[in-house]
Amino acid sequence: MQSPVLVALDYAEEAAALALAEKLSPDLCRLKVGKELFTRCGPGLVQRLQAMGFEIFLDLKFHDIPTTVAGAVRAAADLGVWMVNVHASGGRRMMEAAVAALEGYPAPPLLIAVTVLTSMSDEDLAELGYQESALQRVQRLAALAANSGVAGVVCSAMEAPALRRERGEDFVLVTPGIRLAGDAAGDQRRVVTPAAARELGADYLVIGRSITASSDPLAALERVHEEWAKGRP
Ligand SMILES: O=C(O)c1cc(=O)[nH]c(=O)n1[C@@H]1O[C@H](COP(=O)(O)O)[C@@H](O)[C@H]1O
Repeated sequence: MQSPVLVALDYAEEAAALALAEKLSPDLCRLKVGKELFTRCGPGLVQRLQAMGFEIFLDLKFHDIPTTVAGAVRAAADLGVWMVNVHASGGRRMMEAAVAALEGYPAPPLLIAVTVLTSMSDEDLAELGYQESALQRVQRLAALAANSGVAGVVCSAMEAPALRRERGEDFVLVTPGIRLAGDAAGDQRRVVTPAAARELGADYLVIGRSITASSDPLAALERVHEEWAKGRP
């Protein structure tokens, strides 16, 4: 496996995203381009980051009718991204359409389904009318994703042990809500350190502000790697 660290480029301007990328290295991380940056800068920025040697996680969390999501996933594959995601709550037919859309690509992106956002707590879910805890809902959505042919899920590392047990070693677990010790959680609710995430069974860490808000992003990235190494089971 190449670097397990996926750095979230949550910026409003291309220049800021490129400046951060210049400070990092494709040997140490992959880059995540999400809704804000992609809406502002589009595929051109993804291509510029790829030209710098970075593999890209296109985090647009597609959630729509099956035909629309299939087309969006194909567009991501045509852009040559390494990972793309959809919302598991779009349901089985939507996820199956996304899987089918990638058939025939020689090197398709890893297709991942978002379960319960790491910014959500059990109380937030109750307010939406769900009777389940975050863990139970993640387990339900991960099972549906796996049965729909999706390679893995986005979840909090808190749910990783249960998913590893239930879904096996090959099911990919991508875990945001990661903070270096001492950093503010901000809007995140289910938060874990890099070492704990690895111990709990994560395959990939998504980490934004602990690196991007640091005065020395490369040093912060190196600290994430040191912590990840400590968490080796
Ligand atoms: O799909 C994601 O990447 C994602 C899913 C999720 O449940 N929670 C979550 O925080 N993310 C993303 O992960 C990143 C976390 O950023 P920080 O909270 O700054 O580390 C953001 O870019 C989010 O969009």
